[in-house]
Amino acid sequence: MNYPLFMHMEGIPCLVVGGGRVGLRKARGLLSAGARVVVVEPAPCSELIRMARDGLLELRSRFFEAGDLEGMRLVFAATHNAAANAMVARESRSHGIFCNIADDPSGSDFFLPALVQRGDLTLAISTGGRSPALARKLRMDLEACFDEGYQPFLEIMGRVRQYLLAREHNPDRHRDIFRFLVEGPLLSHIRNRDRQAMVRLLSPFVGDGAEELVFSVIRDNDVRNAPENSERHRKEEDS
Ligand SMILES: C[C@@]1(CC(=O)O)c2cc3[nH]c(cc4nc(cc5[nH]c(cc(n2)[C@H]1CCC(=O)O)[C@@](C)(CC(=O)O)[C@@H]5CCC(=O)O)C(CC(=O)O)=C4CCC(=O)O)c(CCC(=O)O)c3CC(=O)O
Ligand SMILES: NC(=O)C1=CN([C@@H]2O[C@H](COP(=O)(O)OP(=O)(O)OC[C@H]3O[C@@H](n4cnc5c(N)ncnc54)[C@H](O)[C@@H]3O)[C@@H](O)[C@H]2O)C=CC1
Repeated sequence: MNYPLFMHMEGIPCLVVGGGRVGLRKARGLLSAGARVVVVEPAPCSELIRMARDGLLELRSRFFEAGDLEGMRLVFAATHNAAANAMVARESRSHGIFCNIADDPSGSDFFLPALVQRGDLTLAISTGGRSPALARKLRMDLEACFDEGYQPFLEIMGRVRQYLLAREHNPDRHRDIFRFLVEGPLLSHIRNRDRQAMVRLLSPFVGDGAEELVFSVIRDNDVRNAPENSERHRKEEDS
């Protein structure tokens, strides 16, 4: 059995060898997690060149060399050449660096799940490498069930929890409150954008703080979802 984990990647140096369709997808995922990304690609596409020019990643426009591994913590061998991928993996391992091999699930040290991301809520789907197409399909199904409302929902739950834990240590009472709130109508109030109903629901637990809490979470969420700030949609991959 594989061991699933969520890793902090902020500032962690990662190497992607091969910047084709797959390498670019891996690089984008790493960037979303804040990693420091280096891509080695002898014939970079215009998107990669633009990302390098914008300072999002470092691009080495040539074939892989063993020296590229220096300082790296994770490596992605994503060329279309099985022998080159195997060589990158071998070199990585000899330096004690974990390597993902695009065309060799069983030879990889780790592989990636399909992801649904709603703020701090992450749903990760793995088929153990058996069927990435099924992982992608399940990801799309889950995206439809777990709509954008889950982001403010989780933010509110997190803030209520922080508030209550700062005030008293009472695990039994807290458990009842949190279960009531996750099973109750909070999510549907969020979906209906009914701020007054949210405030009424939360007031018994956070008192006068409810109004400020609800309004600030909804406002931050609106700013985040404004067209100029919203994340690039995964159109190309979903088409
Ligand atoms: C083992 C793994 C290693 C790794 O890359 O980490 C791996 C390996 C391989 N993928 C292949 C093919 C495809 N991969 C996708 C898509 C994704 N692949 C991802 C992960 C993984 N892919 C890991 C296992 C994950 C698991 O547990 O299932 C996702 C989830 C995450 C991501 O990459 O970020 C992302 C979905 C993102 C999303 O949409 O949400 C599609 C879908 C499509 O493009 O339509 C296809 C075509 C359809 C098909 O083949 O099913 C091939 C064959 C290549 C060939 O045929 O030559 C291999 C190699 C092999 O199996 O030998
Ligand atoms: N893991 C996954 O999610 C998936 C894996 N694959 C597999 O991944 C591999 C790559 O697929 P694509 O990105 O679609 O191929 P692609 O042909 O678009 O990209 C491969 C890139 O690697 C570069 N390259 C070749 N040799 C290199 C070297 N020695 N050093 C650095 N760069 C080098 C090429 O210039 C090319 O741009 C294939 O083996 C494919 O079967 C395919 C689909 C999904």
